[in-house]
Amino acid sequence: MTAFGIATVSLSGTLEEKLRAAAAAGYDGVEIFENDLIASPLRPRAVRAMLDDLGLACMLYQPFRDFEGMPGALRQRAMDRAEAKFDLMGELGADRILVCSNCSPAALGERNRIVADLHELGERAAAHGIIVGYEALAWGRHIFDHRDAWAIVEAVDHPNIGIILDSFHSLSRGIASDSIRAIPGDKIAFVQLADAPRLDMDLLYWSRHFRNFPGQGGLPVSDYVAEIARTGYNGPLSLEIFNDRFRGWSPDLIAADGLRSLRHVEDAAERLLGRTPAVPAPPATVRPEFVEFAVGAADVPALEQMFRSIGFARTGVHRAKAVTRWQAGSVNLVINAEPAGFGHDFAQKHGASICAVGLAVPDRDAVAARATYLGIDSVDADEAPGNLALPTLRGIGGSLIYLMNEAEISAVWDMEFVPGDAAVDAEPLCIDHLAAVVRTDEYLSWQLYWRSLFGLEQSLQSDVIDPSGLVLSQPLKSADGALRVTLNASDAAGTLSARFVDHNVGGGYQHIALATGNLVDKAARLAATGADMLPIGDNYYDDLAARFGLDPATRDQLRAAHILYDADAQGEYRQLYSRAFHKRFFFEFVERCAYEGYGAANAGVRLASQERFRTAQ
Ligand SMILES: O=C(O)c1ccc(O)c(O)c1
Ligand SMILES: [Mg+2]
Repeated sequence: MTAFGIATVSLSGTLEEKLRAAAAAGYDGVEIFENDLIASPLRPRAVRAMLDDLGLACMLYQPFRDFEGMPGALRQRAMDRAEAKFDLMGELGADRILVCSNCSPAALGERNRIVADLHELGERAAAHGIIVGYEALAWGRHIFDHRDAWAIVEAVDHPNIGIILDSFHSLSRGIASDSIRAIPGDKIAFVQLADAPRLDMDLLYWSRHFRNFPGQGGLPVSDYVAEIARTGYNGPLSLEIFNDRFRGWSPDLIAADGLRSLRHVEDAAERLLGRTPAVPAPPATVRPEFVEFAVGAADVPALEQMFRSIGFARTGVHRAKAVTRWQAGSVNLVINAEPAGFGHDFAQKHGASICAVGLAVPDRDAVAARATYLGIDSVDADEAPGNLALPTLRGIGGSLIYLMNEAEISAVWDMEFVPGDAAVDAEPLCIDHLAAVVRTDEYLSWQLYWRSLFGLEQSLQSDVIDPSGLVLSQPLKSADGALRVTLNASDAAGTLSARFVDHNVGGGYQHIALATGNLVDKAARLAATGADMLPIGDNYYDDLAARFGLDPATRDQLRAAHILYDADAQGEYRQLYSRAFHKRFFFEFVERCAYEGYGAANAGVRLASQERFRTAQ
């Protein structure tokens, strides 16, 4: 079993709080980041005692900076500094130290000097029973590539000197991970893992502010881990994250996410190596089967009226509960107006809102087992609504995810519901995506949740301009596109996203996008049934015609129907929004023709239009 660690720099709080959070989350050990120790009132021996109490190993002491290749008297200073740290490590009970490649302008790049310095350091370390790991910082002055660091460590050829691999430094520079095959596993002194969003910026700034957990960013960390596993390395995998958000968020939540991320990345690496881990893989397919709304009884008529106006019929009435089933095409919506139980509590807490999503998978028990492995909470069956014995997971903002086997779906509906009215709108309609809004602090958490459990893939994040501030929008989708989720988050208090989180008392699903084969036709039917749609101003259509060279008739048709339009290299996208229900959730209708995005180019116009209803009744 691989030991998992986390560097104290990854977590917020005092050193004690960081250690407690790491222990509570279940890590095997920590890397003590020197600044955390220096700032702590605890002496090294007291830290050692605390680690012992918490059952945490001290896996690494770090960083030791600006060591190799120092000229003149600075060389001796560097050796003296190292001796002081070796003594400290004795008290701390740490047997491994990270020496990062020199960034000092004074550093000499002369290879023989670097090799000789590290050799001498190895001798000194040996006298203390310490292993030194040499790490190439991506912005090191002379050494900034793990291949060069390895060439040096190989030349040093000292049993107490190894290499430290840090995925950020290697992957941020685009160094091919198969270069790790040149390194024997027993010369890898330690492994640090970090992911990061793909941003085109200075490496040091990117590293110090934007690192995140594997499965939250866009670097190929699983391949990196797989290559390390090939070498035979059997030491710890440890997270080292410098992230502005992590520094300001709960260390317990961050620590728990980190462990989920390590489990996820190790599992993914095993699969890349063709091994079969005991934990089930992410499901081969996943798609939304239903969306459940929790409302108080007083809101039911208005919500039913909204559902009818957008083409849904009440096709089922629950056999025992104040719960109804609404259908249009293959889409199922459920209204839960029970006077007690989960739906009731949810509506009390969050107001009228989406309280659950039912997802169809080939093997629900396999997904539930994977969720358990990833530390994702399940809900006891007796807490869950209905008497369905379906695995139920805790999801966004306390909402639930029901897992259903594809094979059992119709039986579940028949068992629970008495058939009601016939469906009215016979068109093929399906759920295109679920759009959630989450707190910015939880934005990365939710990405990890969906990616690690369901294997969703990340597309490019968009910056969306709401009239009141910036909104980040991260799309995720399953391999076949059948499940698409967008996560939105905003720090600016006045944006629609931020107001949603306020009114909803936490994150939740803000809108459901329904895909139709012909949006112009759908718009005509929506107009006929009196659906309350979001108007879009004329300026948008003039620009659209100019940008895409639309003929006047097409432009006028889109304008009359308030349809937004976008196109990418693959295809076209049309969008139409409903007004919100009680200023809360709303629907989007889309026509997706081979197009891969979500109309990000239109989001600013849509949000500006929604903003105009902010104070309107
Ligand atoms: O940003 C740094 O200086 C720094 C220090 C130590 C590390 O292990 C690292 O990866 C980066
Ligand atoms: Mg590092």
